[in-house]
Amino acid sequence: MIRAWSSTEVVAAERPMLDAGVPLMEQAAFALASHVTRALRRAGHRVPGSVVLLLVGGGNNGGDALHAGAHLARRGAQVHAALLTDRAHPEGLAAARRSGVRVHQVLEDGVPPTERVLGLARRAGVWVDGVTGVGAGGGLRHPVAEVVRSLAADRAGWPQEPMVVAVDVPSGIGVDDGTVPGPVLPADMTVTMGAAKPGLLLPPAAELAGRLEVVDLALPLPAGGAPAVCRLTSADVADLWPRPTSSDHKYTRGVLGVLAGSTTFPGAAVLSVAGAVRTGLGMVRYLGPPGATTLVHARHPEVVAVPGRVQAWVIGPGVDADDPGRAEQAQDAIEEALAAGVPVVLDAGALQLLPEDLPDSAVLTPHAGELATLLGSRGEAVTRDEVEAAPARHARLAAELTGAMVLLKGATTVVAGPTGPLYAQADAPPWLAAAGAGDVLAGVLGALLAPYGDRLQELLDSGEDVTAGVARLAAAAVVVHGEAAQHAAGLHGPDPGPGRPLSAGDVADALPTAVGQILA
Ligand SMILES: NC(=O)C1=CN([C@@H]2O[C@H](COP(=O)(O)OP(=O)(O)OC[C@H]3O[C@@H](n4cnc5c(N)ncnc54)[C@H](O)[C@@H]3O)[C@@H](O)[C@H]2O)[C@@H](O)CC1
Ligand SMILES: Nc1ncnc2c1ncn2[C@@H]1O[C@H](COP(=O)(O)OP(=O)(O)O)[C@@H](O)[C@H]1O
Ligand SMILES: [K+]
Repeated sequence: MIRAWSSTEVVAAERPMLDAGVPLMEQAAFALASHVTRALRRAGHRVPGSVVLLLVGGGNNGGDALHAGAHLARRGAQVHAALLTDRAHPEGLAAARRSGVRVHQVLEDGVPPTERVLGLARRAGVWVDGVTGVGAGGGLRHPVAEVVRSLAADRAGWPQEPMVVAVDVPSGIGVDDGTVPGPVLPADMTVTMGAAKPGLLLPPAAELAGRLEVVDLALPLPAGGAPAVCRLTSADVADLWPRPTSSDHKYTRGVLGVLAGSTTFPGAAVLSVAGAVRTGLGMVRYLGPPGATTLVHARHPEVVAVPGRVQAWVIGPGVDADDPGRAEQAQDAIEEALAAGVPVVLDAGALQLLPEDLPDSAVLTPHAGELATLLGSRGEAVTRDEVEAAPARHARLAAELTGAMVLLKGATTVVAGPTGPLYAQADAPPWLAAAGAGDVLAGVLGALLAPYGDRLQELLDSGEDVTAGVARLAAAAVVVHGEAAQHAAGLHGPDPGPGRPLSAGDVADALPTAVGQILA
């Protein structure tokens, strides 16, 4: 699991080490130089002869860059430092000068800093972004903002080179909330110090961080709290997967009720059932109109289309909330699920039929547009664009307002409960942005929750942290769904290339392969 800690936590954890004289900056800078060296080699280059430009701000982030530049210069690189400040880290600057780094005070020579930096930048194969790190907030200010904006525009014109390496974080991101309040130079790699920061995992900033390398500084985390954001790996998913044993039968493996599909959207029923069945569970009970039931049976004859006991519910994919009969049926099912205390996934149409208060064993699965509508219905008027600009904050707000777990879908999917760490998963290729993919995800999540359904009340009674468990299962469903999309898009195996188009059905069909590979 990748754990991200807030900047406050990281700084608090560093303090006792710095007081004890641990040379954290030297360690950080050495690791940074090593990561740049390795990245150059991966790209088929050598350090001797490479031209590196350090973009240096006035704090310790610039200090990291200057010390790393000194290492790279000693290893034979031609290193230039563009000082975007008149107060560059003194020891870092001295070390850089001693090692032959050529220092350019770009704010003071009469030429506009943007032109001066672009002139240096265009001769370099590596840009090291040491402008700001965890000490800055609120977006980059003038004149640094203009410099970074022009560098980003210049970089966009050259897809391969230069390689951009961010020190700790891409300068200018919202370090703790993942927002992008102003210009940011997108990185190919971020070398982060001590622990990941929330903005490196949360959208939209996470999409500017590139490959993430965490430098272990043996910080005493948690200094005062829990990680702010977590990201599950396949190994974490394997650990929590409900593997069947010889003593299991279909009822112990979990029975999932699926209330999905309508005359208008019968396909959603097939896709959500497919997501569940192909993830693996004891049984699916399907409730829907006759046409949709026929379609479901044609693809999944094992599905039982009569009501009965279930351990979890998926309600809403393809349900038309404006159809009074169907809306009433969905509302009854929601009430029944909540009264029985079983987990329930509320997707699509069901998001318009929510009761006032929900438990955190209910998982809402909106995309950004649906979340904006949901928040509007709870008195928080926001647009889809506003949700997309700050997904973590809005997912958390919706969890607080409803009491439920909120799984906000997107290129990076965020899971937020009313309390506890957020999860941010970026497992899926953009090919997954296809109609019906969300229906499949609802089924996957239902299948993962069903085996725990009967034990939920027991766990609650025993004081177990159910929120944490449900959040982790929701994140695990996103991992599996994303992995299945990777398989469906042909992105597994050596040298996978750009991938290929997929349909939601292809994603469901790839689920057994994805699960098998995760468990292997
Ligand atoms: N404390 C330590 O010894 C360590 C610090 N580390 C590095 O130090 C960084 C934190 O250093 P600092 O606390 O000095 O802070 P930063 O270097 O992150 O930021 C402070 C600098 O940015 C400028 N600044 C602040 N807000 C700005 C804005 N909106 N626009 C433009 N400039 C802005 C300030 O004037 C100041 O020059 C970490 O991100 C990490 O890279 C690492 O070396 C690990 C050890
Ligand atoms: N750019 C993207 N990259 C990767 N995954 C994406 C991207 N955009 C959307 N997704 C994923 O695709 C799925 C789309 O779901 P959703 O919007 O609910 O579609 P539908 O309602 O048609 O099923 C979600 O799992 C979402 O996380
Ligand atoms: K930086």
